[in-house]
Amino acid sequence: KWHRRSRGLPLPPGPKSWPFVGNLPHMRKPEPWKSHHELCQTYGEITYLPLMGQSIAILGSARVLSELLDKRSALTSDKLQSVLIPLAGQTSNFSLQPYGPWWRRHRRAFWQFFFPAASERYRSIQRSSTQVFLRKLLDEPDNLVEHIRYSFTSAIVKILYGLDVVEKNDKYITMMEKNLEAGEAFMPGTYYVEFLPFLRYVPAWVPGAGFQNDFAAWRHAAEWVKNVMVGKTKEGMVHGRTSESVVAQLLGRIHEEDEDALRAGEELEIVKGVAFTAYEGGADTTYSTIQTLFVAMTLCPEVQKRAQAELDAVVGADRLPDHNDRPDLPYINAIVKEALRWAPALPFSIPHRSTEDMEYDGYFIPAGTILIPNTWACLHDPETYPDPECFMPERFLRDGQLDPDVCDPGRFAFGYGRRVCPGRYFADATLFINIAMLLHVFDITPPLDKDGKPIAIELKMSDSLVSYPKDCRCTIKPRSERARQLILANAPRTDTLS
Ligand code: HEM
Repeated sequence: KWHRRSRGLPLPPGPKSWPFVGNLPHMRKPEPWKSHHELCQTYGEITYLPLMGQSIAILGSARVLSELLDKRSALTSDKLQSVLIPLAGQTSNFSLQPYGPWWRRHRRAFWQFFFPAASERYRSIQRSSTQVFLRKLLDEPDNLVEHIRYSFTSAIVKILYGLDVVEKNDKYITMMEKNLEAGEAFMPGTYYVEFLPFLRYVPAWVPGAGFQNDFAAWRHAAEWVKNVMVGKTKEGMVHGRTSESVVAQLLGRIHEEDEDALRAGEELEIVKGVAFTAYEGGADTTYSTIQTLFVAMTLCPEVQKRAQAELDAVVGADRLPDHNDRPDLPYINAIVKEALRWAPALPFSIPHRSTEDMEYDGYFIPAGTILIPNTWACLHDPETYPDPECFMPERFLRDGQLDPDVCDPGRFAFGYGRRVCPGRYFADATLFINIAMLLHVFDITPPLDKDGKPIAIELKMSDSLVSYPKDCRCTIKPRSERARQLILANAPRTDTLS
């Protein structure tokens, strides 16, 4: 039967499996995208890595990614239905749903609010949440990571649910953060229950089954975020406070269009799923990319100086930059691209799954194979991006303008084929306004030790599915008294944020 399916073609090459654990050791290495890249250099751009009965292929070059995930996306847009999804409470997250009508209904609903022109509607919220971010950095520069989290969360919660997040210990933030932690479970190989699903029935008190407590807490947070937040939007709609939000508009359409109760029930689930996924899809990715920016600025003072010179010339000292300045700020645009490239937030994207047997380059790829795109490897390919380890926005410029001949990192960083990130236009605008405003008013330099000497920071990324810099300590100071005044004049006081 196998011979009939494969028509005698071999599986792609790959390392020998270990008895019982298969290729698990390859999955559990630090920064595994680097070791996967080495495997592809040894075995080829598509490397086969079966693991405990699951067929897995690493896609290690731009060519193979384009051939399999873009050109054949009708066959490669599915996602693995891992036991981790219900365990972690993530069934409503449509980025993990199987390719089919249910996923398509979510994606269509999402896209109506995030296609390029629709994304522009959120600029004023993006701007004001960034202004608050600047103010928080001015007041408490040591809490950088918390402020980044607050900045994105407050913007997206306002856009999605119409609700105001007042402070960092707000219940919305606490529950949403807990829910986001579930992402840790999805790095292939982190939890054995992923490959040995019967382990989900082992009670938490059994030694070694402590993972059950993690999953229970994540399920609780996910349910809260999914249901309570939509409930709050409904309450606000009565007084017209939340009516402009994505959720309110989607809820409005249910009543207008659906008299059939079953269909209306499904539509309500879709509204909840869309909002839930939009927050999850954007929160950690944006958080990671902004942290990367801070690391890059501490390491590359000359990049920061050049960016500030551009901002001074185009925007001037009397106002903050705006989205409308974008066409006149090529260097800032190049920094956005370089931040996405240098340390991609999703180095393995979100792996896809094939739904039919396929042949590629003389190899057989069985239906049901997990396709792991090595996004990091494509963004660090020296042929496309010379000196890939250097943070060098200049690589995207020619004669002072963006060079259309250099491959846009968004081509890889935002995923592939029919599952490509539908929030990418919104994300790009968020990154631009944050980066432009930050560099306009702050100097970002290395952190200092207790003797006042600079501490050398190295870029080391976490091994989670959404990866972020492990250390982004830095010193953040206003560039001048004028810059300090600009922050104060443009941000509401933190006690009047709502
Ligand atoms: C720097 C920021 C971001 C990066 C790097 C990023 C990257 C990605 C990637 C790699 C995927 C998986 C694509 C695939 O499966 O091939 C994805 C999916 C997704 N992203 Fe983003 N994203 C970002 C921001 C956002 C934002 C701000 C939103 C929401 C407003 C968002 C919403 C989504 C959604 C809904 C999906 C699921 C798409 C589907 O499965 O159909 N993302 N993103």
